[in-house]
Amino acid sequence: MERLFATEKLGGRALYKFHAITLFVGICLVLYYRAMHVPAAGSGAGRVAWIGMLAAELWFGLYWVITQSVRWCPIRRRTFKDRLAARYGERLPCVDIFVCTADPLTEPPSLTISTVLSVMAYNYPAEKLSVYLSDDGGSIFTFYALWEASLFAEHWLPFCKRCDIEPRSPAAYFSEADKSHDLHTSKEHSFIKGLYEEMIERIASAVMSSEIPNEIKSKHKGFSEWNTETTSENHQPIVQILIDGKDINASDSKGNALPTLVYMAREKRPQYHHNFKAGAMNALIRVSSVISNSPIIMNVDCDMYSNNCDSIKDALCFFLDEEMGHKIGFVQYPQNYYNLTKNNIYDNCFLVHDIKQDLMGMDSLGGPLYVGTGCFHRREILCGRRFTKYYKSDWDRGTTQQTQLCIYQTEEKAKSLATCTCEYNTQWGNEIGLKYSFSVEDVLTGLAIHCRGWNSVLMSPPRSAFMGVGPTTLAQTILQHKRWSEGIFSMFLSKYCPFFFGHGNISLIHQMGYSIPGLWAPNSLPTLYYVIIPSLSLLKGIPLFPEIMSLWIAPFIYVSSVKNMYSLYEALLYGQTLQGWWNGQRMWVIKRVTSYLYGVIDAIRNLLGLSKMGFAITSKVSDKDESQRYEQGVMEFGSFSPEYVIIATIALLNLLCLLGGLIQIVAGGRNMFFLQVILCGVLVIINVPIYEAMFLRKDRGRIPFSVTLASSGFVILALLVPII
Ligand SMILES: O=c1ccn([C@@H]2O[C@H](COP(=O)(O)OP(=O)(O)O[C@H]3O[C@H](CO)[C@@H](O)[C@H](O)[C@H]3O)[C@@H](O)[C@H]2O)c(=O)[nH]1
Ligand SMILES: [Mn+2]
Repeated sequence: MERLFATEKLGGRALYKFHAITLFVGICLVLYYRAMHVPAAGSGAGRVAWIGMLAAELWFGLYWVITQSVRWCPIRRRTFKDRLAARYGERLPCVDIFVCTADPLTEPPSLTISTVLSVMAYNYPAEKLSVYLSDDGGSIFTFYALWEASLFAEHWLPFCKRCDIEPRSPAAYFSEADKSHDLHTSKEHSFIKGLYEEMIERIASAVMSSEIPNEIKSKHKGFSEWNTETTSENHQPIVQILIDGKDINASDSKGNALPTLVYMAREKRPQYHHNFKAGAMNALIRVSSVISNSPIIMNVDCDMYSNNCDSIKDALCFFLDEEMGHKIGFVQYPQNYYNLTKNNIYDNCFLVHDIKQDLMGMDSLGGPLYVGTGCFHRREILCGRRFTKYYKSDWDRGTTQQTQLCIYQTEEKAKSLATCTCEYNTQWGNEIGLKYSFSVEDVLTGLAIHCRGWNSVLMSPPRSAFMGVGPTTLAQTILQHKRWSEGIFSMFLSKYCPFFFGHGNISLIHQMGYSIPGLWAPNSLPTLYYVIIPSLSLLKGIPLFPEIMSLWIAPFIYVSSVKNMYSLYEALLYGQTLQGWWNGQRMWVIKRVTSYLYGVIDAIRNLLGLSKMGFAITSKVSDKDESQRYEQGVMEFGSFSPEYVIIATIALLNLLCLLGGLIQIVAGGRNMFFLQVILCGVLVIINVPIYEAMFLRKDRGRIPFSVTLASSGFVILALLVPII
């Protein structure tokens, strides 16, 4: 039988492998030189600093070896949707879609409903689709917006399907249409656009006045769930079925069926821990089990709209494949962002290309990570099922289920599954559902699924399946990477360390793949060392690299230049600009000395029980000034923060060391400092935007004087540190 999907190896591997082997030799030579040339004790020649360099380079070398696991054999998947349609036709399985939102201020309801509408409009039989919104903010405005969306859907879905438009998020679609200045828009287009804008207007004015008109409230029983006492931290469970797909009266303006649409705000009480997004997802799994109980579950974050209306069918090509399908636990789509800029100021390209590349590499090792959004799971597997050879899916689940309950009874039953106590004394959050205990619930859950014997696949269609909002300020970027690196490193230090937990369950090379993000955080320490100590030693006249005439300088130059040239080559290959790549290098340093450093510290504090895990939501809104600077590629600082002090200290220190070092070299004519001057010089050039933000800029996003002052203090302290 013809397969439903194909697997291709990525080209250019021979060249890559050759380059990697030469790099490996280079790294070994560097380490050999370091180990053989440690200055004698008491010579005042920087023995300790030298050993530190050895340790840092040893770490970089080992980490580089780990990263090769995903570079060796990346693969790409292709699907055959026509075969799927021919073979399964009417027998396609039901699909449940979960959207998570948590805070109406950082995640505005209008953004959330655009995502909801985009997934309701999938090119898939509406009667087989159910969409659930989990609102951890428990906000009446989010509920109101969703209710508005349920009415707008009656016009939006037939419009999408008849005109076959993309993307199917109204916000994204209309803004793209506006940009392309298409004057030949149809009457229907203008009509729908009018409806959409009026709806957004009504939602905005309700949010602005923080009140929903009584006349609207009287139109749906759901509004009565809120009273003056309701807060986001303290309320009863709320489940409202806004569209019941089983009801024959539920149809759009053209008489076609509509997907089921459900609002859920699980119960919140101050005395019960809610386990953040994982808790919300688990509540959704239970609530949906009494409403639609579909065998396939897909989840997205509220800011990730569907950009490709065929994603469900693409994913099903894997699950329904006769030969391999029964082994596949989940299908992950890579993340993509619509607010990328060409100058890549916060290295959002890292989020797209680098992570996608790692995922493609892991695909051939047993499967990509679960990254928390844009992922299709089998319900049974999320509920803890192990892989066996005899596993067979029951795709008719959900479709044939004839519930005798009326809507009211279903809602009551669902509410009882969304209470704080219903997980008490159960395996939820452990063996069942998404796993709790780390802020990276996604990675941990994916690892557990792999360890239960399942594979996963990465599907990366030419037209991105999902588009989200990437961070647009430095603070957001630092925060996001802090949460990730802290979460994954905490996991690495726990019993879920891929090397222990995965031992005997997944291959060693797959374990290595998991350790790449797992060890992001500790990279901060050798990086900090490398951006401070060689520069300080330059100033103090202590050489830490081979001199220019020595042959030993060759491996150092080879490793650093080839590594960077290759990364530039890859960046250009993915359509980045030279400037964009350079900005990415700056963020590489900044992330390591701030986010990852905080990640290490917090992970260790967690380990010692000194602090509790948190989940800081990244904001999806920024003010006009900020977004303008983001578009122009100007870095955003603005207020005092310890992270900025670290960044500014390193920038100032390197500037000082470079100047001081150069003066001494010119005066003394020494030639042992070639590489130190280069390293320090590169750091200074890379930090030019930081100096600008400190001394030249006048806008609100500049580095405040307090940061400059504090960092000057730290520079003076650093200069006092003796290099021994
Ligand atoms: O208590 C909470 C906190 C967050 N969320 C939702 O979780 C999602 C992700 O939060 P966000 O602040 O946007 O984090 P990101 O850094 O963008 O998220 C990435 O990293 C997370 C793990 O750290 C994954 O869960 C996400 O899927 C992945 O996109 C959002 O939809 C939130 O609404 C909740 O539902 N409840
Ligand atoms: Mn997000």
